[in-house]
Amino acid sequence: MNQPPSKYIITASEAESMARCKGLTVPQLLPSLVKSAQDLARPPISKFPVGAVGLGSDGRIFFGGNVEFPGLPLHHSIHAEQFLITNLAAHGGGPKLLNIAVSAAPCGHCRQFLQELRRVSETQIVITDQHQENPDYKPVSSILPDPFGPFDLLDQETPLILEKHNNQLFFKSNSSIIENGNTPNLSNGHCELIDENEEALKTEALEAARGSHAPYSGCPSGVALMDCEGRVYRGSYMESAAYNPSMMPVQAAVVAYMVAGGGGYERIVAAVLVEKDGAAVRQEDTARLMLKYISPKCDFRVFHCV
Ligand SMILES: O=c1ccn([C@H]2C[C@H](O)[C@@H](CO)O2)c(=O)[nH]1
Ligand SMILES: [Zn+2]
Repeated sequence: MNQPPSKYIITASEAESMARCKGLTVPQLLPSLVKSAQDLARPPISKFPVGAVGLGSDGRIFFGGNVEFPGLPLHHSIHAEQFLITNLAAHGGGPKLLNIAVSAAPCGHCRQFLQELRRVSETQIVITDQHQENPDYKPVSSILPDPFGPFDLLDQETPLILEKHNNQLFFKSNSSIIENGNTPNLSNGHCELIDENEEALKTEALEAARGSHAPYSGCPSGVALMDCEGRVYRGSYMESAAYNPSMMPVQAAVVAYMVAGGGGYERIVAAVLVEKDGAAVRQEDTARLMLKYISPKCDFRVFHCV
């Protein structure tokens, strides 16, 4: 893959050499990167930037920052820790999150969301907003004793976040149902751009739905966004055993957009959502609302799968 370097991911070799230069191990290096993660946050409502930095078992370092959306209810916000996990999951950072350094104590929702990672109790966490040569890591189990988690509801074999999901989903045979959500009112030939790329957007959104983590509701979904240059970004829905801390697919796609250096949201000109027809849990209305606020001219289409 020939992608430009992202501000949200550090390669394993770069992480190793950064640590070596400072005479540190990679876990010891993480606290010194928390400030850079905070700088990636977009918190226009709270003005309280939170940064999270995690080491995946493949040796890469992943960043997350909190993201807030003016005009929308607060539950649409993305927490730094959720951003980090979405980034790690989307980029195949390995089956395990080894270490995590955060600028502020993780809230209850984030402690709960972390439970979707297998054996996260062993992940080592430190709360710090500054450089610490000997960070005081402690296991996640120490900040969430007596957890409620996936295995209260699922069997041990069910794949969790960071594990391979391959939901068997296909478009409905009658060429899918198309709904034009937001009114497309695009200039500069964006309508043509969307029509030209509709198949690619549909394919990406279906792949995102196939990779989504929805074992509790059985209602997988995925979103693909396209920017005004025709670049596509995908996001998979990720559920939490406790339901409310779940990561909605538009939010996950916004994370992918930011990680890829996507710029202002108004550059997002088209979005496709794929989900099951008549599902018990549906993303369509909330996805439409979210997109209307972040990029009012974005064309939104829904395709149903089975
Ligand atoms: O665990 C937490 C707690 C809070 N925040 C963010 C959410 C909101 O944007 C801001 C104020 O709560 O901080 C996080 O990112 N992680
Ligand atoms: Zn949180």
